[in-house]
Amino acid sequence: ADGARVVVIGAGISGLAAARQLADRGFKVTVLEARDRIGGRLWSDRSFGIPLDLGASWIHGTRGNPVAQLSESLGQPLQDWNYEDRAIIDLTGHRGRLQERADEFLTGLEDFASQAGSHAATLTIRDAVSHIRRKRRIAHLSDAEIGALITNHVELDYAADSGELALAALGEGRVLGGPDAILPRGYDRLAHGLAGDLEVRLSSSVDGIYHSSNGVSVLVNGQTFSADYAIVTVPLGVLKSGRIDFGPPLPDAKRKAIGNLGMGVLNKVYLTFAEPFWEPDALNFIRVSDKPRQFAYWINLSRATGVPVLGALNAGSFARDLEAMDNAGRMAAAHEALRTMFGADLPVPKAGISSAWASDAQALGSYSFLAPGSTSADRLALAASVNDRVFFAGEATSPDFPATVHGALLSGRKAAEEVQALAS
Ligand SMILES: Cc1cc2nc3c(=O)[nH]c(=O)nc-3n(C[C@H](O)[C@H](O)[C@H](O)COP(=O)(O)OP(=O)(O)OC[C@H]3O[C@@H](n4cnc5c(N)ncnc54)[C@H](O)[C@@H]3O)c2cc1C
Repeated sequence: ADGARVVVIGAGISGLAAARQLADRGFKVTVLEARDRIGGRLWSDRSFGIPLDLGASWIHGTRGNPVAQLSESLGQPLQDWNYEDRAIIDLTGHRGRLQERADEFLTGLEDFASQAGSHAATLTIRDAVSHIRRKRRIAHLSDAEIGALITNHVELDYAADSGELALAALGEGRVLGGPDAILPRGYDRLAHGLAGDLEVRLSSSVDGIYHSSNGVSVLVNGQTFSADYAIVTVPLGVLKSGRIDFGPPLPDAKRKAIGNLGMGVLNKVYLTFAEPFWEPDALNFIRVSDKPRQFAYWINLSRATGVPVLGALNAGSFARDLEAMDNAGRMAAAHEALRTMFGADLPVPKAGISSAWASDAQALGSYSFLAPGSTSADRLALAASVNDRVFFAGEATSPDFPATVHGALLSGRKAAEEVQALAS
């Protein structure tokens, strides 16, 4: 590589994967990271003495998954996660029906999506649900049941309300086989393992990226940093905010893609207790209620951490509503939801923590989704390099595995390969 100099913007998994690969091949690599920590949307909080992941928790599909391979090479153990291992707590009086209905509902939705053809890009998932309800395909399901199915099978996956999601979001990307798994020692171990001895400058928020035929200048903390190539891995939310100045301005196709794609919100609230009051072996709890978006899905991390701890996942508009509260307010709301599930006389939690990804200035959301009018062509436009100087990576650039850790990791490696190809 003749010691070509590369600046990587962002020390999330995509930026670190790109930096690692280039450094290993003899490039001079500097990573500029705005936060005072690495990992980005891999963020394991240890304030209660156990790792609790406020960003990603799961490796989705461990078979052939580069994230599972990385975990293994770093000696990080995995724990399989079985979503079928669950208890459904139906507060609407139809105990046990939901399970049987899920397949019907999802098949109905998928059939409709495949018939919709090109309309799948402009219709929302909410439109599709009302359509199949009108056609009586799922007429026997109650509003609460449909709400629970949409939240648990769609909204929590894509981090957006069904009315924000293009129907095409359902079929986007590829799914890897094998069980899902969590990293009981914390997902951030992968970021630290990749970073190793890389030069990472923390608290270095990039304000401008300028390129010419000679190279790239990056404006950071009022100073200019020069390199031959830049790899930009900041989240889609940050690109949407326009906070980073690009000179020359980004090409139209890329600006359109940034506008078209949606940035979703998924937030977590964890509560720890002195003793478990739930079935200690059930991994997942589903709450079916007349407020289907609120606290519909809980995970039990007692087995993984050895501490009685439950976590709630909320997506879309309700995840945003929670961000308007402080941590104590979120804990109180979560505790109230648990009281509806496990009884009014629950012990108070010992402690709680929560995420607020939409208001996090270095993320401005959780992960990307296909909004009506966007297609995976937008992801390719986002991934495209500019004048062979400025390269792009990150989960939102991955048409195969958007919104995932492995998609981000692979996009970083791909950007590194593009730089290598030019410099060789
Ligand atoms: C709550 C939540 C749950 C999730 N669950 C899962 C899951 O279970 N499984 C899964 O596969 N995926 C999950 N994801 C998605 C996954 O976490 C992301 O796809 C992946 O971590 C993104 O990596 P990245 O490198 O693209 O971005 P990031 O990790 O966001 O890295 C980008 C980096 O850029 C930095 N940055 C931003 N602005 C600037 C600037 N101006 N200057 C310098 N640096 C800047 C940021 O601080 C950040 O460190 C989840 C995400 C969230 C938020």
